[in-house]
This record gives sequence, C-alpha cells and structure tokens, in this order.
Amino acid sequence: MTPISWQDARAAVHAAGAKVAAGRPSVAVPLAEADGLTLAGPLVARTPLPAFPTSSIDGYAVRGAGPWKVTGRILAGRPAAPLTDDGTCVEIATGAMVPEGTTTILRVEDATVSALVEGTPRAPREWRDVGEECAAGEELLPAGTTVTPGVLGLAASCGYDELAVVPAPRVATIVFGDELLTAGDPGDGRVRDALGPQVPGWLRRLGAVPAPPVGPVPDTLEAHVDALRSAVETGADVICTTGGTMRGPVDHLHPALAALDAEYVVNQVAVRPGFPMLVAALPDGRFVAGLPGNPQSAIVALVSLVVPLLAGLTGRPLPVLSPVTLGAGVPGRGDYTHLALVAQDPAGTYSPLPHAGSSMLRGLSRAAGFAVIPPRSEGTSGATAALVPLP
Ligand SMILES: Nc1nc2c(c(=O)[nH]1)N[C@H]1C(S)=C(S)[C@@H](COP(=O)(O)OP(=O)(O)OC[C@H]3O[C@@H](n4cnc5c(N)ncnc54)[C@H](O)[C@@H]3O)O[C@H]1N2
Ligand code: MOO
Repeated sequence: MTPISWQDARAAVHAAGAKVAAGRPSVAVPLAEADGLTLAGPLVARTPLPAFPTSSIDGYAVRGAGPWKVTGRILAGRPAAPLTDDGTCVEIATGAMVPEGTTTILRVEDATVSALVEGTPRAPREWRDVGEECAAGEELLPAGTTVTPGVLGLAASCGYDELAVVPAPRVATIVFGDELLTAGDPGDGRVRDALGPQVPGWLRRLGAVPAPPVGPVPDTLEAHVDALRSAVETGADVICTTGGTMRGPVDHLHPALAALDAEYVVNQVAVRPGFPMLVAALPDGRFVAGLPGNPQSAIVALVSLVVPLLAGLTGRPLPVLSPVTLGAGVPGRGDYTHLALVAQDPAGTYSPLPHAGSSMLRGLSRAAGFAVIPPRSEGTSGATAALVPLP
C-alpha cells in the first residue's frame, strides 16, 4: 500500500468532516454558552454601530457660534432632546447621545465656564457618527469563525442575545492494549497507559467535548467491536482509538472497522512518526480516528488528522500553518514528511528537542508543536518551516 501524502491526508479528512457537517442543523445558544464554538452562519449586524451619534469626550455640545448658554445636561444612557437655538449648549458626557442640532462639541478642558461657556472646539469634531463601525445588515464575520471573547463582545454590542453555532463535536477515546496499566509503576512487560490521560485534554483544547477514556480494552476482536459500538451508542461524533493500527497478532482495529462496515477516508499517511494513522467513516456519518500506539505517534496522528477532521465537522477552514524560523537543523525522513518536535528558543526561533522518539513523551511534554519537514528535504538553521502547533 502506498501511503497518502501528509498534505493530501489533511485535506481529505477535512473534506470528509465538512461533508457530514453540511447536513447538520445549527443550534442557537445564549452568548454566555457560545465561547469556543463556531459560527454556523455569518454574523450580521442587527443595528448600525454606533446605533446613535455618540460623544467621544466630556464637554459641551454646542449649537452655532459661542459663547453659549448652558441649557441642560445629557448623561450616557439617556435619549437626547434636540438643541434648537444657536448660542446654546448642553453639558455632555462621554458615551452620551449627541443631540440633534449640535454643531460641535467643546472639551471640558478647553472650556472657560462663567455665566456662559467659551472656548475653541477641536477639529475634527469629537463624536462618533451612526454606522461609523458598521451599517445594519453588514456582514461582520463569516460562517466558520471561532467564537472568541472578542466575537462575543462584538455580537453583544450590535444586539445579539443568542448565536447560531455548530455544536462542539463529542469525541470518545478508546485505549487498546493488554500490556497497559492504569495505576502504579511500569515494569515486568507492563507499561502505563500514557494516552488515556492525555488524549481527552488535547481534545478539550481543540474545542471538542471529550468523554472520559475507555480501556484498556482487552486484545480481542470482540472486545474491540463492543467498545466501538458502545462509543457509537454514547453519541460520539468521533471515536479516537489508540494502538492496534498495525497488523500484529493482537492488532484488531482493522478487522473491527470491517465488522462495523467502516470505510477508510485515509489509511496510512506518509509521515514519520505515526504513519499507521487512519480515519474511517462509519455508515451513519461518525468517524473513527485510529491513533498508533506509540505515544508520540498518537499525538502526531491527533494533530495531523483529528485537528482537520474537527475543523471540517465544525465548518471551520483547514487550519493554515504559520511559518517559523528554525534555530537548528532538522533531518528529513526520505519520502515521508517529518513532523519534528520543536520548542521555542529564547531568540524566538524553533529548535528540535531531544527525547523525541516515537515511544517517548519527554520531548512532547515541553514542545510548542511539530516543525513540518517536507519529503526529500531537510530543515536547516535559519530556514523557515511550517509549525503544527500543539493545542
Ligand atoms: N512489522 C512492523 N511492526 C511495526 C511497524 C512496521 O512498520 N512493521 N511499525 C511500527 C510503528 S511505526 C508503530 S507507530 C507501531 C504502531 O503500532 P500499533 O498502532 O499497532 O500499536 P501497538 O502495537 O498496540 O503499540 C505500539 C507500542 O505502543 C505502546 N502503547 C500502545 N498503547 C499505549 C498507551 N496507551 N500508552 C503507552 N504506550 C502504549 C505499546 O506498548 C507498544 O510498545 O507499530 C510498530 N510496529
Ligand atoms: O511511525 Mo511509528 O509511529 O514511528 O512509531
């Protein structure tokens, strides 16, 4: 089998997720519950912003030439009665509505106040016009935008109480492997499960709703099929499995997927480490992401396939990878893409970490992400490389 290229795998998985997402309804949630979710449609301004002419200073809203007689005061939060006569003014607070008929606004620090108010107003006039930021009906943000606190503030400022969002995908984690311990010290052929404790946390940082990990699931085909069926019954949109992606004597993932009539979206990717990674679609539109058992390889699979899958499922674009400058050389991996663990140097460049073997987690635990070294190339100090960030 020729593995698909890493770039093509990301695109294929993203497209598969997006196809499923296109058929799903959005949900309306209160602003307070929308942080981190994805806009299901464009955010359209309900009102112009500002919605009324607004003073940007504390001072006097004046009409005509000065000096001016003070006829009242307008504070923020009240409707303003018009200024009808030349030579009059009202005291005005920052954020207050500018009365109709105002010629300009004089800053309090530029005003001489006795029986009348005198002074020279500054140019340009110091108020914000209706619609200066946006018109009613204007598209402020496209569908697929991640709702950040900034988005929530913008939505609130133009009148939204709720937002139409794509619900966060629910993701199950199933850990395979008879050799795994869930407590105590490793030894005598047993290793600690290092994926159950970390995969849900990465998923949560990616905006998914992770279920607690299930397993270790015994190394039988029946137990594998049962575990996958149970995860489907919990309503998981994506099921991440760990281990069993190869064809060893107790690697049951592929036969279990066949038993569930799953179809591969990608099966093996030309990337090191982690090439046995896969994503398969179940007949009802759920996905299984097979993460290899070697712990670092599993996380390479998570950032390579699960990140684009979740982006597709939530209507977000395929994440664009930012270039970083390498602070040291990074070897290539022949015809495969190399995802090399890197950390940020004090100078701001990114350099490879020691203890970066596929079975190791020491490097990963202090990494910023993976530098992407394309096939048939190597990274040199001072060159740029795309960074796949750890979430
Ligand atoms: N004949 C070949 N054997 C292997 C190849 C190969 O090309 N030919 N590739 C190797 C590579 S690369 C990887 S990656 C692994 C993938 O193996 P599986 O996904 O089938 O995973 P397992 O065999 O179950 O486990 C591999 C390794 O990882 C340890 N492991 C598994 N789960 C956990 C966990 N939750 N926490 C900590 N460690 C875990 C497991 O004990 C094994 O040491 O296949 C290679 N073999
Ligand atoms: O590709 Mo495996 O994932 O090197 O350890």
